[in-house]
Amino acid sequence: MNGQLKAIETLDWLDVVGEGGIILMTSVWIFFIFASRPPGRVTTLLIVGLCCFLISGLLDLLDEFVSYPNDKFWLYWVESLPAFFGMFLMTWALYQWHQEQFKLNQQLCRREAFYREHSQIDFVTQLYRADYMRTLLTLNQSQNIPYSLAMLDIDNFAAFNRRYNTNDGDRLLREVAEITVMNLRQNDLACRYAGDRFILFFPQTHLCDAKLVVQQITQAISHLAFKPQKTGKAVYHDVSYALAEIKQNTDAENAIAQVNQKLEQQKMIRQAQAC
Ligand SMILES: Nc1nc2c(ncn2[C@@H]2O[C@H](COP(=O)(O)OP(=O)(O)OP(=O)(O)O)[C@@H](O)[C@H]2O)c(=O)[nH]1
Repeated sequence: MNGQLKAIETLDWLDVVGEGGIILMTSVWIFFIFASRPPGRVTTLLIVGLCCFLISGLLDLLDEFVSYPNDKFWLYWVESLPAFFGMFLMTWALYQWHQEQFKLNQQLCRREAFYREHSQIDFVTQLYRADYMRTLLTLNQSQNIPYSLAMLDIDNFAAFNRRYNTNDGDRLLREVAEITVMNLRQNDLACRYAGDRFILFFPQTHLCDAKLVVQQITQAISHLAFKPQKTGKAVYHDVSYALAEIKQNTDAENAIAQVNQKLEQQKMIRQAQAC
């Protein structure tokens, strides 16, 4: 309306291709922002900013085909102002996006820490897993602190599982874990080692003192009147145990192996006696 069409031979095709390319790419950006970002303030700002930029690009392309009279200089302002406004909006949107990412990262870090903490806890008994004990023993080794270890194993647990069911088995494991923890001293620690086996840590404790605590635990477990869902009649359980006083500078695997082997030997002896 305000200008005159240029003759085809006066067109600068390099400019036309360059400016047309900018318009095309801006449209692709708009498409990808729509496709990849959730709706919200940042997305709206980005889209509006890019649209302003697109308007400037279109007007810029238009003046490759149309020449404006000198007194219509305001048309050049109309061409440049949306681009500036659009860039301003996009800069503000990018800042908001940065803030958004920052908050998201903080949340992810918190969630990751939560899962890392909870991945160390056994789902059935709510005790720490054996890996936690290994970490603790390794720390203890570096500080050169002597300690005692005990390993507890519920007798005939596989048969109990078969006779009743694994839900009752899980409940028994949980109750045994609770009794164990209730009978520990302030600084002792119980972890689930594997299956029906528990490992107990007694820092700065001689074997005879640790033995006293373990005997209290096994006695308490033997008095547990566990009532399976199927029968509701009390079933009692014995627990086998082994103890080892760990010398300074013993690594975690070696310490655990010592007490585990002792328990295996005791079970074999008992089985041989039963035969
Ligand atoms: N319910 C339940 N059973 C489990 C779980 N983890 C392991 N078990 C079972 O525990 C049993 C352990 O078997 P064994 O190591 O032979 O233990 P046991 O029958 O007490 O035998 P002894 O140790 O020789 O007295 C296996 O049947 C496993 O399937 C668990 O989380 N829940």
